[in-house]
Amino acid sequence: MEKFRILAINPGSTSTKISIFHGEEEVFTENIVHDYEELKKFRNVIEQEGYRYEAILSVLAARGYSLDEIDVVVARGGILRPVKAGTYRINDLMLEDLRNAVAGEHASNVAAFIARRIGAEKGIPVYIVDPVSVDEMEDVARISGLDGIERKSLSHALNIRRVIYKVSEKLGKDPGELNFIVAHLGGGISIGAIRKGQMVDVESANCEGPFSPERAGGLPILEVVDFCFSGKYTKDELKKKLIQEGGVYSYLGTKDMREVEERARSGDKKAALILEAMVYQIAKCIGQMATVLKGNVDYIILTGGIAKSDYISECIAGRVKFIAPVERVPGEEEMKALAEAACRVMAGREKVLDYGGGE
Ligand SMILES: Nc1ncnc2c1ncn2[C@@H]1O[C@H](COP(=O)(O)OP(=O)(O)OP(=O)(O)O)[C@@H](O)[C@H]1O
Ligand SMILES: CCCC(=O)O
Repeated sequence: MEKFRILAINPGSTSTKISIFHGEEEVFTENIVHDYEELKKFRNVIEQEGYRYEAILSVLAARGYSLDEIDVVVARGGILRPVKAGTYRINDLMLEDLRNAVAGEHASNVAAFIARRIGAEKGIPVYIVDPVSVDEMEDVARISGLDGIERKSLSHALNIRRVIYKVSEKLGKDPGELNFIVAHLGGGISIGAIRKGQMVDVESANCEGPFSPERAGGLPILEVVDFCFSGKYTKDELKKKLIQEGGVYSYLGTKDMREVEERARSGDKKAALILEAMVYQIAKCIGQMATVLKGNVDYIILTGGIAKSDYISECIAGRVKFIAPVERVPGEEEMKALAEAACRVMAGREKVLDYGGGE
């Protein structure tokens, strides 16, 4: 089987992760940490295309790689209009939607621009995979409780889908026959109910659900209204407060859960309470998702950076293991998920989808 050389690109708010894969074999991964002061000079994430592109070229050069050796570029998909899961060609409509942030701002919105630039320069195929806006929700899950506001499917879909396949493989089972609740526990948190391969409902701390290290999650709505009209904040400041400076950060001034755990262990009562509250809200949301699946849950999976913590994972498992066995996939496997999708597509094992502005 031909082994294609793959460049995978995954931008985060302050860094860009890149990997070179040779077929499904990882050659290297590097997390390029950007100078925050430099990033702040750009009005939005799309304007960072050139800056991040140059940073990628420098790292590749330092590693002895040139873009001439790459056969395919695959990037994390941003917040597009709702789409089904899969691998997409990067087309003009997609770039326009990302530029206009039609469905919201997210660091990964810039990925398609960088990939497309490299593709155009080198004449190689470029794709995005399982974007944040993968939407397989059932209609009943879309109703919010107020006409005019619809619940949205926004999640760490790339990693969630990858860990489902990984756990199913480990168990020697077909993911299409199992029901999962997956909690991606990172800087942001997404908790999804997956029925036989379809993510029928999901909550993300971007808009609702448990608070995360940096996001507020669901809040008492009338108090949010007062907050918005307090005159203290502009719209952008409010969004920043809820998405980048909310959650654990708003209480404790850190987004690092290792530090929070350490502080709690050393007797900091406030840190202990906030940590317990985050665990409580995560477990509560997992419980909600169990009702979505009518109790037919085969496995609960904890994944993301926070799932590296034995203590936090055990606290969550202690509250939810009565629902189903808890499996852990610490960290995230987004780069591997991107590379595997590129392999499937290049080998003709997966059909590439066209982004058409919604299903
Ligand atoms: N060993 C650990 N124990 C506890 N928390 C950890 C550990 N390692 C990382 N974390 C926490 O995980 C969080 C970051 O997770 P991760 O690296 O998955 O997030 P990210 O990539 O920045 O964001 P996202 O997952 O939302 O895309 C941080 O709060 C970090 O402190
Ligand atoms: C919007 C879901 C993904 C994230 O929180 O970053």
